[in-house]
Amino acid sequence: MNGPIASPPTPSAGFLTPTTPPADAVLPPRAPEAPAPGSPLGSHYDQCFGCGPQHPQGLRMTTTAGEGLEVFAEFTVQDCHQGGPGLAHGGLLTTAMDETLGSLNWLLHAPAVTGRLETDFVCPVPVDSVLHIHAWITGVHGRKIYSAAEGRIGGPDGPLAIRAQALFIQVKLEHFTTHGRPEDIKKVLDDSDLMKRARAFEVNP
Ligand SMILES: CCCCCCCC(=O)SCCNC(=O)CCNC(=O)[C@H](O)C(C)(C)COP(=O)(O)OP(=O)(O)OC[C@H]1O[C@@H](n2cnc3c(N)ncnc32)[C@H](O)[C@@H]1OP(=O)(O)O
Repeated sequence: MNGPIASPPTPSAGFLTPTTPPADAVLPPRAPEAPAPGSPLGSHYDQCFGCGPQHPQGLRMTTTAGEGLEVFAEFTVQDCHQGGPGLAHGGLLTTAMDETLGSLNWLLHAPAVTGRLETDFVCPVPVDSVLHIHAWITGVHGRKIYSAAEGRIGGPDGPLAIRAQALFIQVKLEHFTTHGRPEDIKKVLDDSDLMKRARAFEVNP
């Protein structure tokens, strides 16, 4: 007979996980180029499933810079986002959290990709709900950016539905040009507006 199975560590239970910043992580200042508090962040790529206005089935999320190292986003759950009848699919909720956590890149002015994302689903989210997501940086250690987020139903003080912790890793723009499908990379390179947006992020991590 098998023995008892230990519960997996979760952010909600306060366990240390790879998304917990180490003791010597820092909270850097906002980058001078970071969008002003209250300004909409716009889309980083018009075909992005999370924020792209041109993506036919995307989440079309809108995100706003907060005061410190934080952002606020909204995701309206639509019919096409169902998992159970009338309820949001958990994977799409995770995507919404990933997108919002990724938008913290704007505040540090450095491109970074998700290395690890941990999610707690606290309560079901009905279709037609607006999920209000608040994400913030919890620490930076070298190329590693630690962050956390909460999603609440109906308003910033609504019922807590989802919680996440993430580890993003700063990358050079070559990460995208080397690994992306060539025709999509070419489209970006050929579009001066998109290139301007990408260059705005260029750093040497
Ligand atoms: C505005 C933008 C919004 C964007 C929102 C959407 C964000 C996304 O969804 S991005 C897409 C999903 N993510 C990806 O495709 C990333 C795929 N993974 C990779 O490309 C690579 O594994 C990458 C870049 C994360 C790390 O590779 P690499 O640059 O070689 O770094 P590597 O040396 O392996 O790791 C760097 C450090 O991070 C740590 N690390 C990397 N991955 C993890 C992980 N999954 N868990 C824990 N630690 C990790 C390593 O242990 C290492 O730590 P240390 O410096 O202490 O030794």
